[in-house]
This record gives sequence, structure tokens and C-alpha cells, in this order.
Amino acid sequence: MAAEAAAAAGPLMRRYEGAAQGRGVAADGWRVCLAHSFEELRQPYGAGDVPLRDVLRHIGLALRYFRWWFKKTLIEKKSAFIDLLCAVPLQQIYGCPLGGIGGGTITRGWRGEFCRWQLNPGLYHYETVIANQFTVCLRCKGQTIYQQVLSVERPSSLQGWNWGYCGRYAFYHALYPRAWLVYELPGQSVVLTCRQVSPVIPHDYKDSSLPVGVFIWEVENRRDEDVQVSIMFSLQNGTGAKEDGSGGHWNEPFTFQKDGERVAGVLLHHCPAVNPFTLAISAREKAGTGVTHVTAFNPTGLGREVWQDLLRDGRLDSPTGKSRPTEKGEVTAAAVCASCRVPAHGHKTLELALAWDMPCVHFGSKEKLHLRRYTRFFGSEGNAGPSLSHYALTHYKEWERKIEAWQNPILENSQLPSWYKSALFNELYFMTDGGTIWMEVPPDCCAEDLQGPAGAGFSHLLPVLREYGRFAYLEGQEYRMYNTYDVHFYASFALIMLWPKLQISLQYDIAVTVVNEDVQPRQYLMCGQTAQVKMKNVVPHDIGDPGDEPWQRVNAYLMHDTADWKDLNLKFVLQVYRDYYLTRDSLYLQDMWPVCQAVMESELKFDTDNDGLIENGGFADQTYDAWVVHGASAYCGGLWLAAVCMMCKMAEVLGDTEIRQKYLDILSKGKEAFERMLWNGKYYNYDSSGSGTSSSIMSDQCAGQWFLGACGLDQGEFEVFPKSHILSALKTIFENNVLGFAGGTMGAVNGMRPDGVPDTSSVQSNEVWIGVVYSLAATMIQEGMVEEGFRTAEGCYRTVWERLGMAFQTPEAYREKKVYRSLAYMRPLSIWSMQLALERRAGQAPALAQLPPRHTHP
Ligand SMILES: CC(C)CCC[C@@H](C)[C@H]1CC[C@H]2[C@@H]3CC=C4C[C@@H](O[C@@H]5O[C@H](CO)[C@@H](O)[C@H](O)[C@H]5O)CC[C@]4(C)[C@H]3CC[C@]12C
Repeated sequence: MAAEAAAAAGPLMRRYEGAAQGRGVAADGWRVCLAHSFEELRQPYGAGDVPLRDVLRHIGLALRYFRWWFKKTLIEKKSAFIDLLCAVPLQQIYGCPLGGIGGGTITRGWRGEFCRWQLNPGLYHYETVIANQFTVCLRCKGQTIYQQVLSVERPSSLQGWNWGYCGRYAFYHALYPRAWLVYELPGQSVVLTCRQVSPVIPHDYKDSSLPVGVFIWEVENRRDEDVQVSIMFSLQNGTGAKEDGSGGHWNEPFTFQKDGERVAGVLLHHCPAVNPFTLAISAREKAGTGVTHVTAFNPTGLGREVWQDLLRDGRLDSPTGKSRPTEKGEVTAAAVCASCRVPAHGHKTLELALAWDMPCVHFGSKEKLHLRRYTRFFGSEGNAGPSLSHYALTHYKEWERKIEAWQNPILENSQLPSWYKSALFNELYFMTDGGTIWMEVPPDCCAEDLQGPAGAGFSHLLPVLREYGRFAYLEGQEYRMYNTYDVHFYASFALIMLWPKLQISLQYDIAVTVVNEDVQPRQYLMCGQTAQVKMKNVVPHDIGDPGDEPWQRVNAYLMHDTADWKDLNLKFVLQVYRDYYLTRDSLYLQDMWPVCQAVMESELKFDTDNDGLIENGGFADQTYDAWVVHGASAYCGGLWLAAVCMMCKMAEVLGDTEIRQKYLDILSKGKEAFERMLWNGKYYNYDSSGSGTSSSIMSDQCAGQWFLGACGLDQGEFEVFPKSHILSALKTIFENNVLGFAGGTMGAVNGMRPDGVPDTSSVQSNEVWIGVVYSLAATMIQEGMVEEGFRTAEGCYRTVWERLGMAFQTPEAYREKKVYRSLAYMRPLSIWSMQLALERRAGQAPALAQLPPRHTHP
């Protein structure tokens, strides 16, 4: 490939030597040559890179944490919700996950491997299963001329197969929820493009829940003669875990015909004691396309029979009947093969699918059995493999039409930079691959079951949860807590813009926990004090650990007692109004209103000097949970004023004049106090303590304004922060935290000293938080600093996706050098707030507000 062409193709394509561009590959997205290797390999924070100063700073926590970790992992034999001692090592291999929302995910790597598994909800297993491959066989004039596993690996098992495809002749391109792998078969004049499609479709609450992925193989024959092309899809029964060898697993061939469409394949029944499931590999039969199979083969042996079977005639043997169940220690696999004749200089398509059916799930505690969302459409008997496969293979074209209708207006906007288009769609992977679960509430469930002992009394809780189910996603694959609320605040833009009913459902779940309590005492690791798990009338930190029993037991987080956190309650109020503003769902607003009042009452006690502004408590009492704040602060004070403003607005909408007046009075006092205590003429100080670092420039100091602007509450009578101050603060952040950090190439550091040195007073102040950077960029765009906003966000995208090899695992944080923290994290979904800001600037009514106001739930 010529040097200029390689440069145009992107920085990860330098090694590409092919000429093929593939068929129907998107122009924008994340593209990488299969021969690429990343130069820099970072370490997880806490794996030996923690400076002594930070260890000493947190010595009490470190000791308490170690004692807790020892008991949890070595005595109780359970895994820790955050494992600081065994962080997941960075593997620079991941690509788009397969599957819709909440049915489990199987992630493929960018070299085509099947390497990250989340079938047990919220629990990850990182293992490349070597038997899971696509193999191509080419035949001309009745002779096999080429047979190759489409993998660059050279594994120790299946040595009878032809491995080691030359990565220089292939590239991967991701634009979630689709991805392409383009292979130029060396010396064959045949180009293969595999398009991978998952049903992730905004505003769709049916197909988006399906646990399926489709592989559409476009075959281009550039030869002067016809060629018979076969694609074999082989799959191990299991996920590469030790249970694969626990015995009792078995496979069986199937066909499924409906509406004149027929699919054929193999079911791989995986039968552990907990959460059994069936994998289904299949292909669509159509005129000119034959589908054959191998029911069972040994993936740990040489694999010669399967290889020779395909080599003989480009077809598999297709025995009838089921395989015998595996013995203990034995592993089994199956394969399906689709074949067709491609005319000289012609093109043909082969369609294959992978489905997985784990309808009923237990979380770690095994207390309750839950049904996944898709069971309402495909049943919960565990026999949906064939119908799911058929549905996927006959509906993927419709999914793609809908995906294109959603993505194209953004992709075709020439004013938007290409990296942004990639970032916006690819960061969305976390919607499915965030340990996500989407469950049904049982049909016999009544409002009382859902509302907890306090009997929350929400009039529309039951209809919402019955119709749209229950949704949860992890704070991060390594931070195993569902719906961590201080972080969801940032990520929630993706939900409210794309699946608003899931955001509404999540909010109902939070509202229920607000009015309930858990009086169980426990010790908190940061301070060592003991307090109850959950207090009434405060927003919880999270909805629970999937390794335990989420919803049943909330607040898995035990670093701090978050009843005293300053941001959680405010973030609830801000989201309620933002959701109402974008959906006009007045029933939701009515139900949430008493909860907003209750949490604001709890919050008012943090205004200890009655000046209309809350004070922080002298510990890390907010989302920056290792960065101490004393007194009034830009972050929590700003969120507080924004929430007070939204209380006024909601009271106005609901005609509650008394409450409106109450919060108007607080707002006018609080605004004055905020400016007096924190404004320093250029930006808002970190806090009002007057300590050595209280004048630090915090990148997130305008978080309140971010939400106000997103809801159109940032001007005229609603101007909470003077426009000139916001502009000056954003300019200061841009000059210092962005341009003054790592040459302006890595986003914004959380805290910068006014003299241009990152604030090292805490372990989080000198980190960059990618999700915060995207929200800062959105705030800049809202305020007219569009170029600065893009420049700020671009640093993070290029660092994560292009330099550090962290595609499809964007972490919470990185430092300028050496370390990162918490891979595959929720917060970066905040990039969707950039899109909201852009749409508002372009004068488009936010997508959802174009819908007629909704006053009723089904
Ligand atoms: C290997 C040794 C044990 C390391 C010794 C030094 C340590 C005592 C500290 C060094 C780094 C600290 C951790 C930094 C981040 C953390 C994350 C936090 O949980 C979530 O974090 C989000 C912020 O990123 C927050 O918004 C969410 O609400 C939280 O759920 C929990 C604390 C900690 C793990 C922190 C603990 C102490 C160190 C390991």
C-alpha cells in the first residue's frame, strides 16, 4: 500500500500491504491492520506503580482493604467487587462485542478472535478460545486450491489446520454495532469481507435485546474462472472456562424453517449446574448455497478429521443425530459450513449466525431466578437457539437499514471530524458490554414486590417496569457494581438519547431504593468507621454487585459511607429534570417529584452555615472518591445550584408554588455565596478551604452548567452562573488542563495548579478521566467553544484508541505516563452529551423532544 494511502487509512494501517478495500465497509470508524502492534503497553494502577507517598496517604485504607480482600477471596472464596490486588492485565486485542443489550455478550478481537465472555450477567471471563474460527476453502474445477484458517495465530492445539494467515493482507474496521474484517487471500484473487452485525438499534426495545450476532461474508471473485467458496464456522461448546471440561455437554444438528426461509446449523448445549445455556451456530440456506455441519469434534486434538472433511469437497460430512454427552475432562466443539459458487469476476454472499440462549439467570448469590428481556419474545424454555438464529438471519437487513438511518445523518455531516464519528459510535459498545443485564419483571409481580418495605407508592412504577423491564450495567468491567449512580450521571446521556425507556426504568429503580433503607451495620474501608448500609431518603451509590444479589442488596461499594456524599442526591434531581425535558413524560415527573423533594431535604443539611450553598465534609465525599474537598466547592456547589434551579423549574411545571418559592430563595442566596467564596476572577476555585491546593483548576468545575445547558436552562431568568464566568473558566481549563498537559494531546487533567503543574495532592487529581473530558467537551460546545471542545475530546480518543491500544475497553482514567485505571468503564458514554450539544447548536430540537408529549404509560 502506498505511503499516502496508508496514512489516509489511519495510523494503525501502516503495516497493511493489501490493495483491497473490502465491500461495503464504512468510511468512518476505527481501522487497524491485522499485523499492527501497539508500541506502548501500560500498567494498571496499583500493580507496583503506586508511589510511596500515595501508599502512605492511604495506609489505613490499604490495610483495611487487604484484610477485607483476604477474607472475601481466600476464606469465602468469592471474587472482590474491585480487585486492587489482581487487576485484569491490559490486552490490546479487543473489537466490537456481539449481541444486543442485556442478553450477555461475546466480544471478538480485532484479529477475529472470540476473546471476552459475559454470559453470566456482569461477570467477565477473558479467554481466547482457539477453536472458534472462520476457515475458508476455495475450489476450482473440482479441486481444492486453498484452505486457510482466517487467523494470524499459530496455536498448539488443532495443529492439523492451516494457521498463520498473513496479517499484512487484512484489516479490521469497527463502527459499532457493526464491524468488518477484510481479507485479501494472498495469490488467490479472492477478497473476503466479513461484516458483523449486532442488533443494537436506538428506540427499539425488542430486537435490541436479542443475544445474537450475524456474520455476512461478501465474496469477491476476481479470477477469470468460477470458484466454489466455503466458509466454515467452528465453535467450542463453552466459553474457554474450566467448566468446558466438566462433562455432560452435548451437541445436535438442527434446521428451522419459517415463512419459506430455512436455516441449518448445530446447537451446543452447555450444561453447568448454574446458568446453563445453548450456543447455536447456523447459516442461511438459499438457492445456490449449501449448508453442512460437523456435530462434534475434539478441539484439543490435531483436528485432522474436520480439516480433511472440508478439504475433500469443500463441504462437511453432516452426520445426523446428537453427540453423546462429554465425559469429565473432555471438551467438544462443532462446525457449520456455508458454500456457494461465485462466478468469474462476480460476487456472492454467505450468511452465518451465532446465537446464545441463557434465558434464566442467577446472580452470584443464587437466591432468585431472573428472566432475561428477550424471553418475552422467544420463551424461557432454553430451546430458542433455532428460532433466534432464524430470526437473526432473516432480520439483519432490517437492522442494518435502521442502524444506517440512525448513523448516516451523523456520518454524512462533513463538519464533524472522522475521529469523533468513530468515538461516538464505538464508545457505545459499553451499552451491551458493560456487564449489561436487561430483565423481565415477572408477570405475577405486584407493585409491592417492586417497591420494597417502604411501599414507595409510585403510580407508574409497575407499568414502566412491566413494559420495558429492568436494566443495569456495570460501573466498569473491573468495578463490578451495577448502575453506579455518580458515574451513570455522565453516561446517562447515551440512555436518554437512544433508549429513553431504559433510563426511565433505571430511575424508577433508584427512586425505590431512595425511600428504602438497609440498617445492617458495616465498616467502611476509607475511614474505618461503621455505619448502616443504606440510609432512607438518600440516593444509593449503586444497585448492587452481580456477584451477589443486585436490587435486593444495594450499595456494594464499601469504600465510603455514601449517605454523606454530596453529589448523588443532586445527580438524581438533575437527571429527573433532564429526562423530563427530553421526553416530556409528565407521569415520570409526577412520580419522581416527591423523591426529588426528599433527597433535596437530605441535602439541605449539608448547608451547615445556611448561606444557600452546601459544603463538602473534608473527605472525598463525591465521585472523585480519593480527592478530598473541604467547605464550598466548585464541583458539588455547582451541581447543587443547578439542582436547586431545576427544583424551581419542576415546581413551576407541576404548579407547586410553595416549593418553587422555597428553592428560588435558596437559589438567590446560594448563587451569591458561590460567587463570593469560589470565583477568583478567572475560574472557580476547587474548594473554599484556603489549603495549598484549593486554588487548583478542576476540569469538572462546570458540571452544573453542563446539565443546565443540556436542558436549555442556561440563560435569561435561569442563568445560574454568569455567562462571562463560565466562558472564562472553560478558557482557563482549556489553556491549563488541556493545552498545558502532555502538549495538549491527552485531554484534560482533572486538576491543574495555576502554575501549570498537575495537582498531585491526591491519587485522582493528576488523572485524566475520559468520561469527564467528553462531558467537558460537551460543555465547551454548548458555550460556543466548539473547536476547543473537539480538540479536548480528540486527545482522549487518540490516546485510548490509537496510542494505548485500549479499543473497546476505554478505562476510567490514565495518567500522563505509565499507568491507567479501571478498564472498560461506564463514564465515557458521556460522549453522547457532545452529540446532544451539537444537535442543539444546529438548531435541531433534541431528537426525543420531537415526539409528542407523553402523558400515559402503557
Ligand atoms: C496495591 C495497593 C493496595 C495500592 C495502595 C495505594 C492505594 C491505597 C490507593 C491508590 C489508588 C487508590 C484507588 C483509586 C480509585 C479508586 C476507585 C474507587 O471506586 C470508584 O471510583 C470512581 C472514581 O474513579 C468513583 O466515581 C466511583 O463512585 C467508585 O465506585 C474506590 C477507591 C479506589 C479503589 C482507590 C482506593 C485506594 C487506592 C487503591
